[in-house]
Amino acid sequence: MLRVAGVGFGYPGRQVLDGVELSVRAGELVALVGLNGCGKSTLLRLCAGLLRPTSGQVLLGGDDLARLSRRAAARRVALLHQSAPAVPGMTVRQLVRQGRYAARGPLGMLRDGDDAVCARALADVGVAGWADRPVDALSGGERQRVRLAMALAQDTRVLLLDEPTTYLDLRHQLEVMRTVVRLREERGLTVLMVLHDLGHAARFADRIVALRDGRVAADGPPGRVVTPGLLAGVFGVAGRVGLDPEGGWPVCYPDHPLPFETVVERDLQNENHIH
Ligand SMILES: Nc1ncnc2c1ncn2[C@@H]1O[C@H](COP(=O)(O)OP(=O)(O)OP(=O)(O)O)[C@@H](O)[C@H]1O
Repeated sequence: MLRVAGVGFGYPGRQVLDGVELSVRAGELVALVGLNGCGKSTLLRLCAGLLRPTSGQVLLGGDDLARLSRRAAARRVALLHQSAPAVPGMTVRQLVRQGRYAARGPLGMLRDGDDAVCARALADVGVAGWADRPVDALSGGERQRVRLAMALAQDTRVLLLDEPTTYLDLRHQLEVMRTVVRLREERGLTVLMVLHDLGHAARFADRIVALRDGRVAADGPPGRVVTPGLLAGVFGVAGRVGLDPEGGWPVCYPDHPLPFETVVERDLQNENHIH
């Protein structure tokens, strides 16, 4: 469904990604992890067609994203960005309606059914009664859920989520993760999500992809990828990994940061379970 083929990208004066290979199959939920600044958000923006790769291709259902207009891409893939400022005075309904822009008619008019899609998106994240609330009067966590509704209102088969649990309390983190899992199951969505919480990634994702030094350092099911080698080699942290006694997914017990030299010299290629 989504294929990142040998993608390279840099901002002026800073190369960020180099030969990234990654595939997400239809209906799969993949977590993208890695240190701050390693290029996760950049990769999501490339997958949404908001940035163009300097080398390689992003393919969506076999089509090169670079050949699609912004609007055509937005009908097929939705991106929940990291926090964006709210427009003063805008209501939740108005914000979520913005998710429908790609589906609008030639004059930018909402079409029949758009309001129903927006209402469903609000209900999906459990905030059906919030339509008339001003966005700038919401807390950070409330705003995050509304922005997830805006992405869902695009009604695409592919959903890219950049740290969707940021700002959320423990309960709402779980609710958002469970909502994503449910939508994937009910609607067959294909999901690529950046997560800082390795616990969520290990529990909810089918596959974890770890970025390091602009490349994919590990890619596989949580039980194979989440190892002390991943903690050390990708996150620069010494720690243990156990298994949840009931669910069977990996659970990390990070202990202390490692000296930087240990991390950069680590050869992930030769460590078990990491390629
Ligand atoms: N618009 C930009 N112009 C120049 N450099 C940028 C820009 N956006 C990001 N960068 C740089 O590119 C690198 C990758 O940024 P990116 O936001 O993709 O990282 P990330 O892995 O998502 O980080 P985080 O976990 O902190 O959100 C960083 O070094 C960042 O400073």
